[in-house]
Amino acid sequence: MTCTTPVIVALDYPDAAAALALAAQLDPQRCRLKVGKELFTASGPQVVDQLHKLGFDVFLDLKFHDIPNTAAAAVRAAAELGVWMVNVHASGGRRMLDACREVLDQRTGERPLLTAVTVLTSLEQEDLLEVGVDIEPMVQVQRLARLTQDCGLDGVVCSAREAKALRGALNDDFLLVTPGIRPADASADDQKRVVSPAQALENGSNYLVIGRPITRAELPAVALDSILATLG
Ligand SMILES: O=c1ccn([C@@H]2O[C@H](COP(=O)(O)O)[C@@H](O)[C@H]2O)c(=O)[nH]1
Repeated sequence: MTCTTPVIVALDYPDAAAALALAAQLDPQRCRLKVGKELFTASGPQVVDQLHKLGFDVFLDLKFHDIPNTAAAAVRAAAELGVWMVNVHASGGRRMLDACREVLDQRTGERPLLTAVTVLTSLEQEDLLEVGVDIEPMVQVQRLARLTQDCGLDGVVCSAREAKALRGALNDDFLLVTPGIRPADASADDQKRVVSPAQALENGSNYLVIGRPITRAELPAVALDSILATLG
């Protein structure tokens, strides 16, 4: 069954039981699921298997960032789990990105989409300055997105604030995966470059990654439905 919406729900939970309890309330045709560092570290690959058995596409969001050989081997291991999407950090550089793409090119049969994180949506200009990047997030995102496309990956993770500019500059089929999505009445939490779900789509996002506004809602399935209703 294929998912018909752009929403990816971030399952940021401390154990598999909590993640599976949330997944059981959701419909695999109405959202995909994201397994990140907390859940994967606590529960391992089994949780990915269990989510697959419930019928969900899984985005394995482990943001690999290492020397080319290590990052590529990790991407290969993720592909072997049968995930729908896996990601790395674009700041790992050209040789790391090339190695990760090549390892998937060598696979026969199903391969996951490979995306690269540009600038985390929790960062703003002052944060970049502190780590020696003396430019606006938008400029750094554009630079890393061009590099990612050049290396033949499927897309980038960025804020939907940058989506419009990227859409004009990159190939039409290059995917823009955007966390930092917040409905108008939701708390931004630790996110800085936030955009509403409808605005993100209008800006050209392909996939909206949404965690706490859904997972911390009293009725997560209802929260998802009301977000989907704003998307038209
Ligand atoms: O730049 C990035 C990359 C990844 N994320 C991840 O997305 C979700 C967002 O969760 P919310 O609760 O909706 O804030 C989370 O799992 C992050 O690890 C991101 O936020 N920004």
